[in-house]
Amino acid sequence: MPDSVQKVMPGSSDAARHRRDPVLVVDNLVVEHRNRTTGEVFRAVDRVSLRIDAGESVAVVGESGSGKTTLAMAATGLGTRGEGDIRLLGHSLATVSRRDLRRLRPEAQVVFQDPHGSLDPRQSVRSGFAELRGLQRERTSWITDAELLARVRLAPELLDRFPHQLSGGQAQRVCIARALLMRPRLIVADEPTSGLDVSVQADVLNLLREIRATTGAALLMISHDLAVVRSVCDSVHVMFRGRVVESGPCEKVFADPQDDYTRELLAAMPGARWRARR
Ligand SMILES: Nc1ncnc2c1ncn2[C@@H]1O[C@H](COP(=O)(O)OP(=O)(O)OP(=O)(O)O)[C@@H](O)[C@H]1O
Repeated sequence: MPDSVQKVMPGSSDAARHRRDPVLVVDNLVVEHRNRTTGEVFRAVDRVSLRIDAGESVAVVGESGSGKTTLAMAATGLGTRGEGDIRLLGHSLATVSRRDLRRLRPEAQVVFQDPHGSLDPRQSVRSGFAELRGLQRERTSWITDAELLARVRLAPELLDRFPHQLSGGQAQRVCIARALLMRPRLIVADEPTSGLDVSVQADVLNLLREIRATTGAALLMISHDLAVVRSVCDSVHVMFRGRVVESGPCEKVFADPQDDYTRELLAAMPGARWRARR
């Protein structure tokens, strides 16, 4: 196994050792889709570059349709790959061997917006974990099911529940636990709280923050909610029509936006209120 794909035990000193290694480097990525109505091809992601180091928390914000999810899926090798270079833990997704790709895949885990839609309705929490363990025996042997649930602040009794017996917040915690089981070096959270009651949104964000701190995993947060981004991320890329129009530390971009679109976004988004509170 290449050095860069070696294991990092959550909470271990390895987490600190890997800080500042690039986990994900996206260079000049272009992803095209075909418009379903007109049939025209358009650039959903247009020459986007970004880098996420170990332990870093980076946000991609923009209004609906700006290309955030397409970028995240391409960057983790799950969606249309497109053109340009994507390096996950130093391996170019364009040239990596199938064998190394199989080893790399678990290193990037995605948590989606709709937790119930992400879980198999016919599987209990326990059997869902068992299926993942069957796919990656060595990788997942570091923790028991009950300990895993404890990491996401869920009681062990929930192991025998089915998705429809879980609240939205509990289901999202199960999704996060499933990601955590793989000991990923990168967690992509695509609008992880958008589908949840306001009362549990903060808990889920706290959990993501905690996981990042204890495991050293990098976090790529996709969101349209600036308040969410502000509470979790160090830096932000603002996307507009497939392009990154502004990037920088959250504090700087939100307090002193340079791009007109960023300014509009700040004015239109509920999270913009935070500027007034400062
Ligand atoms: N598989 C696909 N085929 C065709 N068009 C697509 C496909 N996936 C996304 N699109 C289109 O590409 C554009 C970017 O979509 P994307 O989902 O990446 O944006 P987004 O910023 O994540 O938006 P949202 O927050 O609504 O998910 C949109 O116009 C969308 O309709």
